Amino acid sequence: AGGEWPSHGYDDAGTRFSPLTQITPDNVKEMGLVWSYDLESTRGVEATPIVVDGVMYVTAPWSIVHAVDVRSGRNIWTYDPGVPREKGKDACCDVVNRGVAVYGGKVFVGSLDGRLLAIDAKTGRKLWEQNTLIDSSKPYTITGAPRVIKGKVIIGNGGAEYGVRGYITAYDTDTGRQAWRWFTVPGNPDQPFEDASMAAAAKTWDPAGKYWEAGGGGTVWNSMVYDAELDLMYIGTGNPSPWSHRKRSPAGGDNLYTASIVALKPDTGEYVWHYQQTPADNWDYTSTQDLILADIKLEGKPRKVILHAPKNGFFFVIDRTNGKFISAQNFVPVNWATGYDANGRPIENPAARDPDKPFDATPGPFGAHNWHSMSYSPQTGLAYFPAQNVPLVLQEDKSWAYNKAKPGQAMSGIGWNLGMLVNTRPPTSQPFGRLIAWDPVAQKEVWRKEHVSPWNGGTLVTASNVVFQGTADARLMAFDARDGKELWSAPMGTGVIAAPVTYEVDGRQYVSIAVGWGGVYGLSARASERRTPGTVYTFALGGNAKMPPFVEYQVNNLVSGVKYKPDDVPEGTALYVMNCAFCHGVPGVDKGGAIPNLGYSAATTIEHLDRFVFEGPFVSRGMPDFTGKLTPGEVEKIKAFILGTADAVRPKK
Ligand SMILES: O=C(O)c1cc(C(=O)O)c2c(n1)C(=O)C(=O)c1cc(C(=O)O)[nH]c1-2
Ligand SMILES: [Ca+2]
Repeated sequence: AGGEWPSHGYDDAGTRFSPLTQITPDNVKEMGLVWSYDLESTRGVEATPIVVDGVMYVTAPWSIVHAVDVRSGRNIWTYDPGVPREKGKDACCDVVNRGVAVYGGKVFVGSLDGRLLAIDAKTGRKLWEQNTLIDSSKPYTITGAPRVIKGKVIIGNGGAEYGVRGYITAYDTDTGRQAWRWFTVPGNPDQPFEDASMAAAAKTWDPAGKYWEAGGGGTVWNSMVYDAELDLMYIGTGNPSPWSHRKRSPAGGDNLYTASIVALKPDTGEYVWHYQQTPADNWDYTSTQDLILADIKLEGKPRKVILHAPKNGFFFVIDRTNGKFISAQNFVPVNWATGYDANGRPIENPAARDPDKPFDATPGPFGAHNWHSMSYSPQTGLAYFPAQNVPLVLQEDKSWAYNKAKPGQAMSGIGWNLGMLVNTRPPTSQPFGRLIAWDPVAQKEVWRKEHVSPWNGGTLVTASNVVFQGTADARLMAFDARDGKELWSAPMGTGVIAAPVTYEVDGRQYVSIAVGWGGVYGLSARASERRTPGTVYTFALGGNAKMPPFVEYQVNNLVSGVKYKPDDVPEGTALYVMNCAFCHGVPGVDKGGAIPNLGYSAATTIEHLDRFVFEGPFVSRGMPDFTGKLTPGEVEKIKAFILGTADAVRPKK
């Protein structure tokens, strides 16, 4: 009855709708801090805290689990699975973790290096551990929260920007023994298929593309929900690998089951149905965004549906009994498709796949909505989620061939393997970030709140009609769920990307949020001047604890005073874009988020850049070692680009 926050999406349906009503639109302004808890981290914090029996289980970057007494905010135990920091290079989008599952006295966490661990909820001692990877030499990660369904703990993985094959696996919660595994895309068609669903999927891929070499993708890195009545579990699958459709499946084909919602039997992992939202994806339009199961009335009839706002910019209503498409409507401006036909296929804009021209994709690969949690209130009938535009230009990389590990080519030193080039010219669309309240019956926006930048946190909605959301510009905010009226806000120590939770202990309703700027956008960009280490803040009515001190970004000058050859800049640009830009951003243009912007480095750092690039001191913090991937001569050219760009943006005296 709302006393706990028992699972990732609050309930099996993933609604993030709390029945608690102590905090209301009228009194929410009386909320104050009760306690804060230091997660001792500097990278993105994406966890939804789980609260069971007066204890909060929350994860920090590098898959570290903290157990916290919710009455006092004091540490009970901390468990560090000891992820080798070199593994950071295999995480496309920061060394994040979205949280744990708690069941039967055990805490389950997926570690960034692909293990699933069961920890004793009382003592913090490890009970069992399983390597979930089919091949530990492949750049798989786990960033998502596991989910327990009928005594099995289920976990997928990430890695489709690098070239891996997606799957999910179920393990017995007591013993850790594997119960089943379902692959999302077919393997090598010369080998026997694992099951009938793989044989069917293989018909939608062109073997001439040797898709199994780059893995095929379809990683299940975020959403899982469960309908006990239908006894079906639902997952969202990720983008295909590589991104370029022409490269992975030259003769065409939808490439099942990528960018899809799939229904499985939770006892066996048997495939039941799928609905593919982005057939033949070419833009990293994953469907791993939060799925929510809702019972709504359509044309007067009660329907069991799935609500979903995936990266591709359309809000979907799907019949969850059979996977049939009901409706889709764009929730942001979209240019890759004009809509969906009656069969649930997108009506595409041909320019979106032009192999010869750059395409200003809206949404871009960051998605119109990424992993940031959505909530749904059966009372208002509205879904609440952060929508955005992060401008990016995509262009097919004609020279791409799988695993051509040549610096400066599409296989970058950071291991990305896209078959696509990014920002071959500057994007023209405008960035934005907003909170949207969406009516899935009418398929239209009911209210919105514009935020200062993209990459805002997930949402929670309560039975007293309060929506809570953290923002990129470092606030926790409350809105009236009915009309979006802004009710309250509190400053946070840094940009917020995770979702808040609420629970009741000893008759008092609390709201907690885990804060730490990062994730894929937050690596290089920022929307606030604060960069306080990862922290959990807990609020309640009448709370009067003092906020811990906030930490600001250091203000550095643009780098100067290091010699370089201007002739090296063009080649250095290409090398920088392939190897450095994704984490470090554009020197002197971006300001640096969770990771420093090199345009503001000390002169000695850039002068001796090779010392940081080859077996450098930051490998222990997740910086890749580029030995064998870049040559010293190439590092000189990268230096020229950093210094040349700093010179170009430096205000003239
Ligand atoms: O294709 C994949 O396997 C995969 C994995 C992940 C991940 O595990 O975090 C992300 C993405 N893709 C992705 O496309 C994406 O935009 C993204 C953002 C984030 C994040 O945590 O901020 N992760 C991921
Ligand atoms: Ca992806």
